[in-house]
Amino acid sequence: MEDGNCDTRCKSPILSTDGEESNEDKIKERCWDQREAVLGEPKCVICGRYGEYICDQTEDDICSLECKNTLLCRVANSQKPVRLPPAKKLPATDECFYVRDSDDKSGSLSLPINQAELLRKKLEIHVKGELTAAPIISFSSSNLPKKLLQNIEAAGYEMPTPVQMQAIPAALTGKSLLVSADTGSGKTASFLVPIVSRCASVRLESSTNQKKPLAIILTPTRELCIQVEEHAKLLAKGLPFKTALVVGGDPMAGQRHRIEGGVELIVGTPGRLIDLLTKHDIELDAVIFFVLDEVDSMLQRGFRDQVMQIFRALSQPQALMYSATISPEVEKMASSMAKGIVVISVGKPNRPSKSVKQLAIWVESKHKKQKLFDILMSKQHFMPPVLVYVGSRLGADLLSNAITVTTGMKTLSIHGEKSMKERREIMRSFLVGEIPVVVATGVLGRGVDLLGVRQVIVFDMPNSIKEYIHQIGRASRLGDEGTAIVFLNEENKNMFPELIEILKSSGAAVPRELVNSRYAVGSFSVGKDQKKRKHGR
Ligand SMILES: Nc1ncnc2c1ncn2[C@@H]1O[C@H](COP(=O)(O)OP(=O)(O)OP(=O)(O)O)[C@@H](O)[C@H]1O
Repeated sequence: MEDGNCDTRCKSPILSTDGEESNEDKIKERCWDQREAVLGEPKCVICGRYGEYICDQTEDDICSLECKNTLLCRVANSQKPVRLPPAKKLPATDECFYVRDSDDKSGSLSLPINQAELLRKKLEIHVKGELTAAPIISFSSSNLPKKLLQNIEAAGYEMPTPVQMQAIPAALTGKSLLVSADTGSGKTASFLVPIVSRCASVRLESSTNQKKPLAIILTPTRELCIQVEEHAKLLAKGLPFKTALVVGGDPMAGQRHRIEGGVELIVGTPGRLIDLLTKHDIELDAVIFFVLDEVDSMLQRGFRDQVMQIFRALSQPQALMYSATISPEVEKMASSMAKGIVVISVGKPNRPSKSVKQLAIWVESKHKKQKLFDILMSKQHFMPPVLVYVGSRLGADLLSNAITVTTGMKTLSIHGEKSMKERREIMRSFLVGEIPVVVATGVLGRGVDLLGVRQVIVFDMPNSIKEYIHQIGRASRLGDEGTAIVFLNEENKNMFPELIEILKSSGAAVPRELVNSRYAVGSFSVGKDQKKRKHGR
């Protein structure tokens, strides 16, 4: 549906704010023309009456033109900064970026084999498995729909990032992929671009009116689902490509209604999608793409059974699996899910982004709060907006209150016990700069693109080094420099060997207490100091 129109999910085909569309007489003009919603029906996001229509620009449920206008005003006034980021310039440091394209028979442009190899080597792109697709050096070399190219340009993406260079053409060949690349390196668009391109083409070529979902993207958190869906909408603007967000906390009736009205993409968390599948008849037999974002987290115990249940309901879709951290075990599981999977990795796997400067500080537990207050009140060290990670929901609430009381700064907490509405509002005010500090649990640990955040404080070390890599990754997007301050003490002893390895390989200083700890021994990359200690025994 084009801009300015409002798509309806049931009866009235078009709703327009300017009233020029032919079916305008069927559309409720004013909010009070609309009836109240009965149980299970979608509700207008503005007034709560029956949400008979879907707003084409925000994809929200609305009851009338009046509420659409109110909604669009609100979006214009408040939500702009939460949308996709402005253009980010990629560092054009490599002469390979300027290698000229050459034509191939398919209409897309690809590099000759030797140049493709050279480019992969220079950008540290590693490919395992059978893959004919060479990396692309511009989005226009991939034979994408014109509208999609315009949307990519409008998002400010001048050239593909290394992971996009290889993953986009690879996904377009129909291969299943397991992809790993640094946090903040543009992985999301590297699966969304091929999905939007392919699904829009399928719809345009289809002769039926049936609009069963063509792609499913699963992520571990609601926040990440919301962002991925927003990103998809932006890339798909003006194309026959509708999305449905399927996450807990939002009413299920509206989500079901939306899917039944016809969508191309479902973005969701596994639990809610299973709820929908088991309670209602949602047909997934047309799904051609199955994406697991943050695949290592999605295939962990807790999620794995639900993910597999959904996967089994599909008929052998192309699987695209992504994360900044991938273990051999995940690789094995991924390979068993899809035949002929191609493994693409960019840079060194399971490493923190080089753009995040890590500052590890040894602080005893009882002094952690004071240390945090000192940092937040220091002109030199405090770089808002700041994200503080803690280990529990209660801890998040208590610490955010303590920060407000001690420093006078408005601080909020975000965790899984808060309602979707609250979480959305906190995210919005954090990203527009209304709140300088947010204290979060792991719900904000992975995948979320926190524009403007350049400082992360890991107050409580997470349970695994992988989660740590994801958490500190929030401090940098696409090569912008960020800082992660990490509090450590003997309570984190289980992670000392890995942590020393990570800090050393990133060029970060290792606190003396950590090096000298008896729990540091066993590090798989034993440093000189530790070797001496070992021999000295
Ligand atoms: N080609 C591009 N040019 C400029 N900006 C881009 C490009 N591709 C993506 N971006 C922007 O880079 C930022 C990081 O991208 P994204 O969130 O997809 O990273 P990611 O690799 O998924 O990170 P994480 O592992 O933390 O989830 C986003 O703000 C995105 O809009």
